[in-house]
Order: sequence, then C-alpha cells, then structure tokens
Amino acid sequence: MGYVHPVSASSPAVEIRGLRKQFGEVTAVDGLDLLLPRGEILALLGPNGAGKTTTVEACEGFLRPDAGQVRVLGLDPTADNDRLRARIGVMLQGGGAYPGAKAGEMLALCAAYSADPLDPDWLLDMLGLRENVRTPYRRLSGGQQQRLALACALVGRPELVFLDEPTAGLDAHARILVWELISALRADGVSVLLTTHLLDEAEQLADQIVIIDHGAVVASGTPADLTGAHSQDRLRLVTATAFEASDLAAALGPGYRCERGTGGACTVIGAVTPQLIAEVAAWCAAHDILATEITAAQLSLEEVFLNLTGAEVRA
Ligand SMILES: Nc1ncnc2c1ncn2[C@@H]1O[C@H](COP(=O)(O)OP(=O)(O)OP(=O)(O)O)[C@@H](O)[C@H]1O
Repeated sequence: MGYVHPVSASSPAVEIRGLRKQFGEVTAVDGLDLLLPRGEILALLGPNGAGKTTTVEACEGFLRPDAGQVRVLGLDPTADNDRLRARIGVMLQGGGAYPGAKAGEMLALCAAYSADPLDPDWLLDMLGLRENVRTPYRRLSGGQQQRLALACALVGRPELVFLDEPTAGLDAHARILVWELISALRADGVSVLLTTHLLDEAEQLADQIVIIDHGAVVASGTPADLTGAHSQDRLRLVTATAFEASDLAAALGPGYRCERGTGGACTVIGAVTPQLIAEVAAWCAAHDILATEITAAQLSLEEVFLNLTGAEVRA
C-alpha cells in the first residue's frame, strides 16, 4: 500500500499552492494559490481564458498539475481520486446523460451511489423540476438540463461541491432557485467552489471572492474587502447647469480629478471628506450652479474587476 495522506476534518476544503498548468505554448495557470476553508463559499472570477476551469478541473482530479500542490479535503485529487469521488459533487454540463433517460430516473441513479443521499423530491422541488420528473433528458430545455446537472451533483450529500458557472444561461427565476439552493447548502455546512461571470452572483453568495487573470490571483477577499480596498473614494455631482469638469478639478487642487460620467454626472475622484463636500457645494454656489445631487460613492465590484483585469466580466 502506498503513502496515505493524513486526512482530518480540519483540513481546508481546498488548498492550492503554486499551481501551474501548461497546454503547449499556453500557460493556463501560472503559480496560483487559493484557500477555501470548510463550510464557506468561494467564487472564482476572471475574464475568459483566465484559468478558472483549469483550476477547478485540477481540484476535481480531471487534470494533473505540472507543478504545485492541490489538496481537496486533505487529499490529492489525482492520486486519491477514488476516495474523494464520494465526498465531492461535480456539476457536469450534460455529461454522462443517457438522452432517453427520464430526469427523475437520472437523479435516482445518482442518489443510488450515495449511502446517505438527499431526498430527490426535495431537490426537484427546490430546483423547480417537479413537473419534469418523467421528461426524457433530451426533451428538457437547456436550463432544465443544467438544473438537473446541479441536482445530480448534490444528491449524494457531498462535503464539497464544484460549480462551474452554475447559473449561466438560466432565466432570472431559475437563477434565484439555484442561489437559494446554494445558500441552503452553505447553511448545511457544505463547502462550495464556484466559477461565475456574474458579479451579483459572487457578491450575493460568496464568503470570499478570488479574482484571477492570466492564471494567477490578482485580488482576493470578501466582497466588502474588495470594493473597500480597491475603491478610490468618489463623489458624484449632478447639476442643473452645465460646467467644465476641469474647472472644478482646478479649484479642488492636487489629489482630485473630475470625470464626466453617464447622464451628465460629474465624478470627483479623490479622498471624500466633509470638507470636500463643502468645497464642491461652495464652488457650485460661487458659480451660480445648482447642484441637484452630491453623493459619496464607492466603486462597485464590477468596476474593481474592470480596473484589475482590464476586461469586461461578461462572457
Ligand atoms: N485542453 C486544453 N488544451 C489547450 N489549451 C487549453 C486547454 N484547456 C484550456 N486551455 C487554454 O488555457 C487557458 C485557460 O483556460 P480556462 O478554460 O481555464 O479559462 P477560464 O477562465 O475557465 O475561461 P472561460 O471564462 O472562458 O471559461 C485558455 O487560454 C485556454 O484556451
């Protein structure tokens, strides 16, 4: 018998150090570190081709890293794959489905692999699939197939689930059902590693967000950490009278710039202090400009993402 990795309930759900993966000339993952503690939800964000799927596949044991260490529930996902299989849930897009099998049969089959499965009927209700129990897989809509894939990943009551874009292509109602289910899993102590292109999804669900670009982490933290740490303070000014943004910037002095935004608003970028608000209001009064809105604002997660990666988040 070979070396058996020590496994303890206190080992993190996922721990990655210095992961590297090359496909020919392409470096898909380039020294990535990541830690998902037990019972938390981690959202992996990144532009197309950033290396999210490659990272998740290395965790699932589908890809062997070129360098670095990956531990999932304290185990090596490639060497200990047999021991991990029953403890993790993987959402496969349409994978392994018999086109003629009925949705309910497929879920029952997945449940049969587990010693202590979740109630398939509860899952079907949670995911709005109750009406489709007898529908053959090939007759399900794309969104229904996707929700069934999620149900199959979860029915075995895994300790950790990998969800690669779980709500891509779902309508708003189905997306909310999936979000509620993921939140219910978390309340049950399940750890979740998800990739998404939807920042509101990451913000709503994740305890921790890791933004990656070119195969490496560019920022990580709670949603509030990320928007807090990467925000420049900004003051939004809307006026009834037009003015030159550069005139206001000159009056405010060094440390401030002014940009014209959408809808005629002007954004003052720099430290937002009570004094700044008073100065902006006084400048407007001195120039007979009626300020209809002066609001202190922080960067949204979308703006933080854009600044860090230079890419639109949408696929
Ligand atoms: N099997 C493969 N063979 C060759 N190149 C690959 C392979 N898998 C991934 N790549 C390349 O590795 C890079 C990272 O791909 P990956 O799928 O991990 O990115 P991603 O962040 O999941 O992107 P997306 O958001 O578009 O799904 C890309 O340049 C991709 O083309």
